[in-house]
Amino acid sequence: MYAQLIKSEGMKSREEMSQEEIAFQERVDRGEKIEPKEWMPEGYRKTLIRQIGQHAHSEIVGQLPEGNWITRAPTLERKAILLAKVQDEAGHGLYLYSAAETLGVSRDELLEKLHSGEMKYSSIFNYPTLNWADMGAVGWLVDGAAIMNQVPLQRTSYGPYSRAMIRICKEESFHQRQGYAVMMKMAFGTPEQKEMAQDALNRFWFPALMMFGPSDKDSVHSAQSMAWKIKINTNDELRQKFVNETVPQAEYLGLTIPDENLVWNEEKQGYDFSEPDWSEFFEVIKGNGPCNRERLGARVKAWTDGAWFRDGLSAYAEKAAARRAAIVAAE
Ligand SMILES: CC(C)(COP(=O)(O)OP(=O)(O)OC[C@H]1O[C@@H](n2cnc3c(N)ncnc32)[C@H](O)[C@@H]1OP(=O)(O)O)[C@@H](O)C(=O)NCCC(=O)NCCSC(=O)Cc1ccccc1
Repeated sequence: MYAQLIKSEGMKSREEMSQEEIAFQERVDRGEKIEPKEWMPEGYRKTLIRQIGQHAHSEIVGQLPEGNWITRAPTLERKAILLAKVQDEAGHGLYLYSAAETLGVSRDELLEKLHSGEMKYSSIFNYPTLNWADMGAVGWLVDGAAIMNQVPLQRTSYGPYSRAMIRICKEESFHQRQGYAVMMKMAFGTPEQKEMAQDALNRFWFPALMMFGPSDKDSVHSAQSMAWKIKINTNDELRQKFVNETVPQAEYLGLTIPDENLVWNEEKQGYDFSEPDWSEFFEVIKGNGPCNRERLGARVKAWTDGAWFRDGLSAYAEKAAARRAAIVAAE
């Protein structure tokens, strides 16, 4: 186990495991995929439902900050690209809800838990998108961080999740590039445009670093999730990788990362950087970020407003089933 990681609650040593649990762990250790109908420890199932469910919620809530700019995109081309990107995020959410459903939870249950605040979604989507440069920063940094986290998840031990990640990562990488393309346009544009790009970077840098989760010494789930290969890397490992890859991209744009302590460390072959403000992070995930209420309010409203449509679909499905049953009975 990584020196920094704390023991997850309920995590068993090999001596404490049942024969079934040992056999399961050995399958995971060999790199075998676990499939829906196979035996799995209850904790493994619950952890997957939590992580995949929260991931799905993030994709769905994550449409809101960018959806906000579709009607105000500066050109028709940018509008079409942004529309396609936001639509992709909806697809990712639905894909991930389906993966979660294979674990015996219904989509309605997951949504109920999102709406009641019992389940989380990524902290990043509780920050506002104030101007067009933010669309660049979201694509570049938010999708960039999402990919850094999700590429290793293609090798996660649960089959449906790992397969979902393969397609999602392909699309996320297009999203990251479109964000960087917006940043290039802004950073190489007029002085005012460059200023907007710098301002967006200033506001999104630390929230993007928070996407990887708390530091390893505070990450309650990492030890168990890594043993089960639900997670492949620690939060700090991925954050470091993200910083190492993103700094040269900012340099190319001629923008400054808003961190006075950012410096290349020859010995570790990576950058030293300031920790995000963890008290802000914990406030945001408790529901007290700048846009938490607005985001959740928008989701609950969409769910309530859509009730008539869901009712209509169910009524149609029931009538169709009754008609089919009547035809079978008459034959
Ligand atoms: C790394 C982590 C997020 C957290 O590690 P874990 O081992 O699970 O937890 P750990 O013990 O380290 O933390 C303790 C507690 O803190 C919670 N927490 C931690 N960090 C956050 C956070 N940032 N935000 C909110 N909560 C967070 C955590 O749930 C736990 O609380 P709980 O006990 O559940 O109540 C992991 O779940 C993961 O890899 N998930 C899959 C990837 C995924 O979900 N990606 C989403 C972005 S997708 C995207 O952006 C695409 C897109 C782009 C653009 C536009 C639209 C869409």
